Amino acid sequence: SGLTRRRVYPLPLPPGPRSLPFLGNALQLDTKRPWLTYTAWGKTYGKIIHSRLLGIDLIIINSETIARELLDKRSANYSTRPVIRTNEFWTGFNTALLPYGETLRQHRKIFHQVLRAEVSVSYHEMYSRHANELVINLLDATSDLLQQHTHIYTASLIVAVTYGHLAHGHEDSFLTRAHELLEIAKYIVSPERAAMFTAFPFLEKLPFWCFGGAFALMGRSRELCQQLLNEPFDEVKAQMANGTASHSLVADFLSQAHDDAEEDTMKSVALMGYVAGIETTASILQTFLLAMVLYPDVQAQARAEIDQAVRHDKMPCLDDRALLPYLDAILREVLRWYPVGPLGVPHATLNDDVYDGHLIPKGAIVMVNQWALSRDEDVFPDASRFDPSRHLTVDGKLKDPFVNHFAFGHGRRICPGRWFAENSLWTAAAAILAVLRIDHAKDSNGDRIEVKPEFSTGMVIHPEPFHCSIESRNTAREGHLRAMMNSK
Ligand code: HEM
Repeated sequence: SGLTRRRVYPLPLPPGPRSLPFLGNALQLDTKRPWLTYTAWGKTYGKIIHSRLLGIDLIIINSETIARELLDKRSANYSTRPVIRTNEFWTGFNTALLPYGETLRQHRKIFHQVLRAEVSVSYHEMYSRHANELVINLLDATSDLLQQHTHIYTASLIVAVTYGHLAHGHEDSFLTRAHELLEIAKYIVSPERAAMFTAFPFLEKLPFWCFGGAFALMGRSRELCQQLLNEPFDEVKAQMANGTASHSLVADFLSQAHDDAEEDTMKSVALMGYVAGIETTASILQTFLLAMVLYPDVQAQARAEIDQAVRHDKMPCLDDRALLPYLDAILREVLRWYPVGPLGVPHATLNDDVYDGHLIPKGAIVMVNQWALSRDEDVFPDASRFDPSRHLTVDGKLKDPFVNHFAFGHGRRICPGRWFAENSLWTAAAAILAVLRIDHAKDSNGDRIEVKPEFSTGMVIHPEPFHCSIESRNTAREGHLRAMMNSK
């Protein structure tokens, strides 16, 4: 092959918590600086890094072209998942962890029924209602509450679309417990722990109690999973029986013919929407707000586009979308600028494969380094700059649909929630720009507080809290929103 082979020598480890420093060399999953993702003793083949440790092959792909060639075009071979013991407590319902096979096919079939493009868009009124609430909350909030408000937006929207109206106390209790489950999951399924099991498979033979505190949480998470899978679902079922159910994914599903196995799958799908959708969507909204502070020209251009296409006293809605390509380009750029899952979700191979003369063995873990894709200067010149125009043709049309973005993954495991994510993000961003002006905050001396883009680490990253000022730029639209909310 024409590819250059180069030995990768251990680099200094990036800073950050290292509970298992020696594994940093085996499987470096540093999401603070994901561009440093590497494996010591690995070899690079162009934009692929291949390492082998204790019989496990790890392939890291650093190019969108190669990711599409392997994971999209040869999807049949690249669509299973590595088995990781720490994930065991929720493999029963977590679509993202299922191996390729019949159960996954059933999950994805239901996802397709309830969340495909046409169905997702049919919830447009719910997106708008929640986006309007978000705008008012942001207007009345201080910048330390941005994270909280974006979370409330995504969490309450997902619950509303999935289950419709749950009794008030039930919804709060669902949200609190779902939050607890996510926090436990983030702790247990840390990259370091996953790396430990991947690197030392014999650990899987040890009983769970050997691992101390982390695994004490396993029991609690199993209990939470069972409650969250069943309680809201059973409530919608009861509402269906007495004719009070509102439009929702679960109600739509229950109104169609289905068997018990499909019902169990629907319960999983419903909970997965919450697990997979909240952090990702909320984080992207925070990154959007950050970009609006840092790039006022982009914000001004988006506002001008909205004001030209949408009446001065009306809120933009999904019907206006085709008239607002620049807004779409902004959202594509947000996904690229700081990919929310910088290392994606690992795939695994079912059989040996050869790419450009290089063997990718059966059972290899294959990771797409989205961070590297986003910083590929051949594709995105001056990649660290936030520039929506890179996604537009010279005559101002969007080059590629939002849902084809590499941030949603690849092949048969591509994110099935991408239309929901697209609609909820678009509606929120359009509502924010239609009513609000986001700017740098000022300190007590009236000097502007500088903002630097800084992000958390983790499987899903989000911007660290930042200062900004938010004010109304359109009193007609603001008044309209407040009146709508007061009339509820
Ligand atoms: C902007 C927000 C989102 C982003 C960036 C995102 C990204 C991703 C990515 C990268 C994957 C892994 C794809 C792969 O393995 O190649 C994934 C999988 C998945 N996502 Fe999303 N996601 C988002 C929102 C959502 C939402 C709202 C839902 C559900 C309502 C959802 C449900 C899922 C599920 C169930 C999977 C597992 C699919 C499988 O393993 O077959 N996601 N997502």
